[in-house]
Amino acid sequence: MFNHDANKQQTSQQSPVPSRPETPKKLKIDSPMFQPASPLKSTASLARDAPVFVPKTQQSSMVALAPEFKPGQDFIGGADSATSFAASSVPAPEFTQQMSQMSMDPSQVYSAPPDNMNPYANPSASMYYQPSMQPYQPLQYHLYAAQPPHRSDLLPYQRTIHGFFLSDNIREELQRKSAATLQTIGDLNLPRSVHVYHSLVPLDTKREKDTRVFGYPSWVYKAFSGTTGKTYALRRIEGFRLVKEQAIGLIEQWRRVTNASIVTVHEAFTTKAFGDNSIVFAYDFHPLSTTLYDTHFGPSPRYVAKYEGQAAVPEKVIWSYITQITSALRTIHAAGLAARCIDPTKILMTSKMRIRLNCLGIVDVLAYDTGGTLEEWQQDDLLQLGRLIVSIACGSPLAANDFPSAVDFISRHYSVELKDIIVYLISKPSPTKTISEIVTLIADHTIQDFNSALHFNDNIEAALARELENGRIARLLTKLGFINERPEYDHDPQWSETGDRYLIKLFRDYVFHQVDEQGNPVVDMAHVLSCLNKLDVGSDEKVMLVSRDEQSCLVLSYREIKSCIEVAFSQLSKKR
Ligand SMILES: Nc1ncnc2c1ncn2[C@@H]1O[C@H](COP(=O)(O)OP(=O)(O)OP(=O)(O)O)[C@@H](O)[C@H]1O
Repeated sequence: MFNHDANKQQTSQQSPVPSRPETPKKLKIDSPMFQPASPLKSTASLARDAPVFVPKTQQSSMVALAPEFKPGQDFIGGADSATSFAASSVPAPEFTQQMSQMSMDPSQVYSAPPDNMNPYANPSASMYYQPSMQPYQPLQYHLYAAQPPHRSDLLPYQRTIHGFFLSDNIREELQRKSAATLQTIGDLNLPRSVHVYHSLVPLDTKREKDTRVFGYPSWVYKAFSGTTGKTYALRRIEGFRLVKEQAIGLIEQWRRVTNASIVTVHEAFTTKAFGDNSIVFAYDFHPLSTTLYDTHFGPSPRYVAKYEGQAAVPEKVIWSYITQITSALRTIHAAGLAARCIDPTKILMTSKMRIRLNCLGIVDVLAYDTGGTLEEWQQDDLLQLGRLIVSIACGSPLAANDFPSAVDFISRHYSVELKDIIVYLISKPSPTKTISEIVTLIADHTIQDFNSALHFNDNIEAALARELENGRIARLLTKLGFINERPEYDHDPQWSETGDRYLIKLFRDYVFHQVDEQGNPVVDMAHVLSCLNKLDVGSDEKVMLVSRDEQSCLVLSYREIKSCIEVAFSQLSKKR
């Protein structure tokens, strides 16, 4: 037992555990702040002279010396009297006692939400998504501090705090996307559910409906599926009466078409839920996407020409579009289908420079009986791709209607290769014109685009790796949270305050609760991360832990603290 019996002072030399100074000074409210004469020397000498603490789990002989370490009662550590910390008569915190009086049962403190609150556990739980009548509150993005300007005066081993975490831009984009995915509104004019979908949110804000593409007005809603719990984009074609059932069966074929540049369709069904005859197509939902039309021809286009008559869109962007659409068409044509819907309003822009063909399969169903052959439709896909590229390059959705002027503009502002591919796509269909030929013709640019995609992938992977590190730290903090200040374990209200757990508590104080000479809290993120990283690897570096009443201190290695945490955590996780 560690005993502070003053009579044992003289025998302290034989004892592996030195005792505290003979006449501890009382700490009064007006006592001057304790300032070690030479903090560096004292800390170093403490670490050097201190008998190494071995957790009781590691060395059974120590168990006899330190079976239970009680705060406010005992003293461990090698501080000599000159460097010992100010003794205090302030009683140990009464936290333990209060907690034991409350005799809290951990199961009462936290109870898991019932299964029916989890849409994935219980697919019919649409109550989880009850539309809120409150106005939508955007996230507080300004709470994420922006990246500071580049600091060239950093030494190679120094890092800013931003170096540890996902970049603010990616974080904000992901946050926005997740908020858009989970958004609900209480639109009373919409049905509560359509087929297995519920919590509909309209996505198209235009009032006037364009019937140019499908021949019918169409509406887009975001909705949750009660079956899978996932989010989908429902495209409703208003006023369409399905005559032949086989038509809707074509969607089965489209379901199997997967390509990174198309929006995958999942199912189609007819419904009267909107008060009319509608057919609805369920597609993958890509949050915060816009259309190619909005990006290039909308009220605030992304690319604006510097001077009148100049080309606005960089050629690299156009080649990237050609590459992505060609890739999509190659998959579609290989599956024995045709897109039949290459229109800037039906191409989604899901992130910067990432486009996907949208609404695939709809024309096949709506125009089931109207004639035409697969070859004709596939040739038309190539023609429409040519027209699309012309309109984007010339900056006008109608540019392809005056083809000679458009080609003249393109030859003056873009490369010969781009002009040639456009002329090839728009020229009269010939039996040899296939998507595979386009693939060969654009190979050089595809390689460049592929290289950019790989670079982007590398950046995303690097960003992910940073979060991976944070995940490691989060797991460590979770373990500490399970242990620290646990009100009771195995009928022992003192569990988290005694033995190894007391050391863990002191370590938590060391990491989070330090104060500087003026008594101000030290809120140094780098200190926290450095401590937790050393703890995670179990470094041999020593750390000095001081009890809250400043009467005792311990010198331990991170490896020993890690072992204490592992033992305490395994106690908690073992089944009784
Ligand atoms: N699969 C999807 N995932 C996410 N959002 C989508 C999806 N499909 C469409 N949208 C959103 O719906 C909006 C409207 O799409 P829509 O195809 O109706 O475009 P539009 O320009 O309104 O065309 P139209 O004039 O034919 O209605 C798009 O801007 C896009 O933001």
